[in-house]
Amino acid sequence: MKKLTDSVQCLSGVGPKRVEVLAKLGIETVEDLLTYYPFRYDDIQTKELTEIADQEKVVLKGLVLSDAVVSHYGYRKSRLSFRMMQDHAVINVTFFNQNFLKNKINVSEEIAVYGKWDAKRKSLTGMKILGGKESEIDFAPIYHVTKQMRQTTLVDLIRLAFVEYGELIAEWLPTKLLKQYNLMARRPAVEMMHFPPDQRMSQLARRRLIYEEFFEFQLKLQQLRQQERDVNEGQALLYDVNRLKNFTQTLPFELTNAQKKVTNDICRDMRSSNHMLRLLQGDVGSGKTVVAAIALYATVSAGHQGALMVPTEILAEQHLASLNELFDPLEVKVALLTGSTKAKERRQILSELADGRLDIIVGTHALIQEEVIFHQLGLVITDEQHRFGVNQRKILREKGLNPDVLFMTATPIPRTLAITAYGEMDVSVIDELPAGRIPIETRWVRPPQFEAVIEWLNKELQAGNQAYVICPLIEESETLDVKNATEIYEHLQEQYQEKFEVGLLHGKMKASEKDAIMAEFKENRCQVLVSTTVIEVGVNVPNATVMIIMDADRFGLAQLHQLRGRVGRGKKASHCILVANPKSDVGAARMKIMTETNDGFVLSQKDLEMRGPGEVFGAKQSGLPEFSVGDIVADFAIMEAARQDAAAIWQVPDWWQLSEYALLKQKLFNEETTNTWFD
Ligand SMILES: Nc1ncnc2c1ncn2[C@@H]1O[C@H](COP(=O)(O)OP(=O)(O)OP(=O)(O)O)[C@@H](O)[C@H]1O
Repeated sequence: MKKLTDSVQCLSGVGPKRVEVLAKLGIETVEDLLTYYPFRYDDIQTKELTEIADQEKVVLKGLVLSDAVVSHYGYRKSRLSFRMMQDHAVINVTFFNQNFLKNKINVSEEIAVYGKWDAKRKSLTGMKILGGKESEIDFAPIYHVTKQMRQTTLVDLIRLAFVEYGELIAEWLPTKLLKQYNLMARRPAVEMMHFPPDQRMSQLARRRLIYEEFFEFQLKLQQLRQQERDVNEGQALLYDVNRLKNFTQTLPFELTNAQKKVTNDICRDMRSSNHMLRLLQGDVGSGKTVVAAIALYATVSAGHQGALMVPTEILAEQHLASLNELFDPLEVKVALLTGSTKAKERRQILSELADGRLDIIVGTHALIQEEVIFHQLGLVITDEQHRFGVNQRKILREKGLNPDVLFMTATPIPRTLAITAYGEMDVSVIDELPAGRIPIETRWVRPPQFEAVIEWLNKELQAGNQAYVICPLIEESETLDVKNATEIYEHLQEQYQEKFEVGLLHGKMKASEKDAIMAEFKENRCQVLVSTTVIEVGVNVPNATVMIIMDADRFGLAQLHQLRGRVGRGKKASHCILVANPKSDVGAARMKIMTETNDGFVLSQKDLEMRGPGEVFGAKQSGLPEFSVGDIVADFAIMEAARQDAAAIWQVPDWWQLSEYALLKQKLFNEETTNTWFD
């Protein structure tokens, strides 16, 4: 019996060689072949000459005015030219190395030529002469192919697959949804992707297949979410409400409404026996740390331990300091564990963690080492979580009995990406800054103006403010990095001799040196801190009001925004100066946008549009799935619809037992696929 999972070898004319060539394209089964969709279509409808843009690929139709003349040049190269007339205009047509076309060109006959238009010369560089079945010519699908597999061969194979296996392509979307969105059925959609008579049909087919692809993805996300909730019963953290209230009253400020709301979300999750899986998003400086502190405090008051994992040692130190400031040390015992923790101290910490004497541990990757054993881990918080691999996060979670999990990110993630990358999580957003913050003023200057900036900075420093000067990370050479920062450091030291202290911080320094410099800066014993991007995330020194970023065009928007977010954290007016001489328009556009908005969500949306999804997360391995037809940015509306539909289905108790979802059930549960998105 034929199956779509049959090897392509089952198709007539496909021998071992072809199998090999197809495998290179990722095509092994007939189904792979049928769903190997074109990545674009050549729309080669004829057009009026005046509508055609320079270098556009078009079809010109007209009368041949002259015989073709062939001339040879170079080594085995030839040029074939003739004149034709379209709309009373005379056009020169040239074909290179296709002199065999000569006898297809006959004076006074109609001809249709596909080629590239040169508007200035009014000439066409021909690519092919069209004839035969019009429908196939006007709208041609284009596939990614290799040298060993030409477009036409591939199309022939797909046609063959369609003839022999087409009837096995089955519908699986619920009828209700097909009707609701007026979607093409599956079989014709697959057919119309490969053999569309016109653009409209290919668009309808694409729409159906994008929906299908996104819907399947969202169904799986929802399934995962359901599993998190039901199968893995979490532990109810019965914290002491009164103690928690007292604690929030001792904070040095009142929580913003947004902070109150997300704190409530988190506390509700923790109290319930459902397992918490929540993403906390907040723009830079919106006050996530205190929310994390409240959640940790609640955990401890419920008799459990909490862990806070952050990407850098500096950040870990800082969080430790903040927590110690907020908590009464007699009541809550917090410790720090990083790669630089000394062996003796480390042993002590590990034993206290294991027997429950320690309440909270703050640290870096060091937390996920095997020897780290908790007495009763109730809550895991990871900060800047996209910097940790999925596995690393998982290891930490597995150190407890399904502890609640809170992810915090200061990179606002556009909704477009959030529902794709974190669709299985609940999301809380802090969309308000603490009262009294003055928006940071951002200016963009060219490098020659740097000296003027230094003079201006002098005044700022005299007024008692502090400044960061950031030098970019030059990937190819860490040494060059350091040199860059060192040069600026020396220059500034010379400028501010005896007036102000200048400090230097870079990735090559020992952790203890870094800590010492950071401490000096925090305590205002040093007024200017020259640094590579080690300080990028999370550093909190409210007295710093100036952020100068050198070669700012080397950074992405998300990163620039993070850096800028190191100032404007207190009640004083702050400034960000971007020093850059961008070499590209995109670089210049980035600088301009930075001067126009302080809103992290707007910026990350722009970053997404300008640099693509991977970049928003600052790492190539963003955990975003790849889709074969849909584009998560351009087709966002479809993703959103698919998400709602998938969520609605998972809301129906035991939906898989209903007849209307029989096909869906089969599709979702009967597949042998391993779920590559989530492991
Ligand atoms: N409700 C509030 N009112 C006044 N100040 C606050 C409030 N919440 C937090 N802050 C202060 O705002 C500053 C920034 O807070 P925090 O470091 O928690 O921000 P964040 O969201 O972690 O930012 P980033 O992601 O940029 O590190 C801190 O100095 C903190 O004490």
